Amino acid sequence: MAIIRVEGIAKSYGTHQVHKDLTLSIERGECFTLLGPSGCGKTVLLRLIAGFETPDAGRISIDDTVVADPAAGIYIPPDRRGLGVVFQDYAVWPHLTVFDNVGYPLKIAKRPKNELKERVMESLEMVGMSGLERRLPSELSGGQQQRVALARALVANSSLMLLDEPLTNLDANLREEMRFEIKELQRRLNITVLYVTHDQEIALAISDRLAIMDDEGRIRQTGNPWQIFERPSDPFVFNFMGIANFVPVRRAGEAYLVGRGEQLIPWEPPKGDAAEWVAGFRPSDVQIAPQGIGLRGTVKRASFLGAMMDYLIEVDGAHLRTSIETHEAISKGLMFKEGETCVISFRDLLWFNAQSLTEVVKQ
Ligand SMILES: Nc1ncnc2c1ncn2[C@@H]1O[C@H](COP(=O)(O)OP(=O)(O)OP(=O)(O)O)[C@@H](O)[C@H]1O
Repeated sequence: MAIIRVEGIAKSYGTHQVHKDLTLSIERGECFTLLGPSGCGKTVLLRLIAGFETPDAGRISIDDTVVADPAAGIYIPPDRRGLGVVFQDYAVWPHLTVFDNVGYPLKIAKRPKNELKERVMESLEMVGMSGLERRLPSELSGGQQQRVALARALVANSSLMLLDEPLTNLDANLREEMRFEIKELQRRLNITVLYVTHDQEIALAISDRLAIMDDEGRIRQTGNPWQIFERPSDPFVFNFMGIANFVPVRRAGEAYLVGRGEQLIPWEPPKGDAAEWVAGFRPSDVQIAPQGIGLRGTVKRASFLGAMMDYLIEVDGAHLRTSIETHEAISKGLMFKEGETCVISFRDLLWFNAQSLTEVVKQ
């Protein structure tokens, strides 16, 4: 059952239209991520749901209550939407202790002192910060400060949390640790989390479902991490989720030929009616060999990246990135030099229609 429903939302700033007819629903108890390039409108959407912005058109409901609907004159302010919110720039207050930081929303809501104390202590325990309540933020690490912000969002006992890039200011190790903690917390407390990020790895790691937004603020695909990564709906999603190769393929009678050349691609498109296709694959989907069956190519660039060898291979005018573990390359005699010829085959290949690629190539 949906806990958040966004229906046909539009939002502009001056002449800049950020959202146009955007529809989305988030199910109770899931961790849902909005993932998209910088500036695509993720934060604006979160702020619309939280109530810090009002839509120009459309309707937003939380828990079956309409919280924003300009046509019907409905707008419910943030503090009455029952949400916990952690924004990227929603820093902890430096002059307040951990206790006072976390208790602030309850103080504003004029909750009785004993209830406030009990709930602050509970929230601090949830994020593993018990015993540090008298400290000032300056006496905490970055990760601990982030946990204070999380505890402050949790203190309202909300079953719905909105998190906007809460890990951006942390170093790589801490970011990795915290993303598992957030996921763990979400499961343990059985809360719904709407998470906003432009980091693909975080999104894949924590989400039950995610929506991929493009630069125009449109949702390109919604699905679980496996569907988004393995079954992207279009080249934009495929490209956004990691390094992607795209190769033009054209039909010649019953056969399909690669690039501008005459080599046959040993895979068939799903439906045989179009004359032009684009085959998409990741560097790790390519197998490379000195000879054998497959497409013949030339190694244009060989880069040693530590754990991986990265090769750029030209096949009939198309340039393809491939990668192979350095250990495997050494043990199987697959250390190629620039200028050498090779043969490539595919572990996996996706087919896209030829027109859908132009917008990705443009970028
Ligand atoms: N208050 C505002 N006034 C004018 N323009 C705004 C305002 N808030 C956001 N925008 C514009 O709306 C667009 C979307 O911004 P938003 O912050 O939602 O992007 P984002 O996807 O969250 O990006 P990032 O990942 O970099 O945080 C941007 O072009 C931004 O400049």
